[in-house]
Amino acid sequence: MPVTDQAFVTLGTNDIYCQGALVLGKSLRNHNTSRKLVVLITSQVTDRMRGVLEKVFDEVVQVDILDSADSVHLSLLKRPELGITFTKLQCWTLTHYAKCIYMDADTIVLCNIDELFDRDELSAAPDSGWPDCFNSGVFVFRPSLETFHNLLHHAEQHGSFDGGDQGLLNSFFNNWATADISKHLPFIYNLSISSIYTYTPAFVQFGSDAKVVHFLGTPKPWNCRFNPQSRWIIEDESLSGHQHLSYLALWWEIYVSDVLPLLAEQEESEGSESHQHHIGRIELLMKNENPFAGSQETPLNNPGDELPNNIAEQNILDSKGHDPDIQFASQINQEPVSPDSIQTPEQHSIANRVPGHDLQLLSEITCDPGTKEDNIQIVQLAQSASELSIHEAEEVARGEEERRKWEAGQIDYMGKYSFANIQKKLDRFLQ
Ligand SMILES: O=c1ccn([C@@H]2O[C@H](COP(=O)(O)OP(=O)(O)O[C@H]3O[C@H](CO)[C@@H](O)[C@H](O)[C@H]3O)[C@@H](O)[C@H]2O)c(=O)[nH]1
Ligand SMILES: [Mn+2]
Repeated sequence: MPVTDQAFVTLGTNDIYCQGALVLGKSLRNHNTSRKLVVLITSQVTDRMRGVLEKVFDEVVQVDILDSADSVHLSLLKRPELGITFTKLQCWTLTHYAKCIYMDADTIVLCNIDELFDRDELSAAPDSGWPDCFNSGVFVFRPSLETFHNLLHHAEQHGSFDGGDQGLLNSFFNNWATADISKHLPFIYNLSISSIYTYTPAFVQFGSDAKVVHFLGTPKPWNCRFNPQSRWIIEDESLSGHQHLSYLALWWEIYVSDVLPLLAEQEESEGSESHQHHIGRIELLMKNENPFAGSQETPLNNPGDELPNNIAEQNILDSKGHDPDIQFASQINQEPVSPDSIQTPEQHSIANRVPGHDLQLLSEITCDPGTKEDNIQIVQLAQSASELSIHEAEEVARGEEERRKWEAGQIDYMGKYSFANIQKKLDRFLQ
């Protein structure tokens, strides 16, 4: 039976974090939650992204960024870096719900966790860095304007010992560690991926019981590159030594199968006038090399072999669908372009081939969002790519400006296109 006075709540202050919120929302839906889903957003979130959020969440609630613009809480002015995560506190204003569970946009659920609604405020799991503190990425709370104002007052008086909401919430609910053991959520309700490598044996022993994965710290899943063919994360320096790649791959699986179709659908329903809006950017790279030969994609072996079976099985590598003849890179963005403009591999290789290498770096195809077929094509294209990555919308604008300059012969040979940078890029692709 649906429960209407309880909700899962998350926060996305911009389109990039909203992609995380969408994946979380879909993971909750996929595991048949009976509770409402709410996302808090700010005015920075584009209308187009709001449209997509509305397809997944029961409520999309716009809140203010708690920062210098908040005249009532001017003391926060001195700590502008607190603004964004303090925005989270506004979850206490959702007083039309009796009880809620807040979850960061960088979390996903692996199963139904509705039983958490049996707990009371403030229930949370220990932080892996300092277990006498709770992690504020997942917590049970009771919306109340009184609590909200007390929290703001506390922030004005004491600030936050870590500069974010977690420090503030821990000093506000300061008896969490000792008062009531039922408010200590088991760690499996907020498995921070860092604990996988700080205490691997415990992860091997208990990891298969995990219910919520939290991509705490960096990199976030949307900063990673994913190969939908191998269903695996493409590693770079920032990931070296990371042992949680199967969870990152799982995030991307949900993104490709459940979120990408919604993004494409939204483009279709809005038509081409709305192209000033961005939903981030989806960048697809296709290379004609074997996706595994010489790449840093690490199959599930050391220490992936140790990952819980339920996760490992979802990421068995195969090269199904890989076409060695395809050699072009593509990028889907907000530009309206007809399918006719999709360049053939030959055209691409002439325009973009790196001399001496059977590989080209990046070029662009865009799809006309006007018809259903084209949008199906966007999703199919993404699924058949060898690399997906998400970038900030500003980068698109910057990229367009760069392309204009490039075409006008004003090439930044001293900066971005310096020999050292090009070599770095080549090394990344060729190793
Ligand atoms: O630009 C931003 C930054 C954050 N968020 C939201 O705020 C959450 C917290 O930020 P996150 O980047 O996930 O922080 P963590 O890496 O998880 O770091 C820790 O420290 C943060 C600050 O105290 C706490 O908010 C987190 O819960 C805690 O896990 C995100 O998940 C989003 O929901 C945004 O919407 N936009
Ligand atoms: Mn987080």
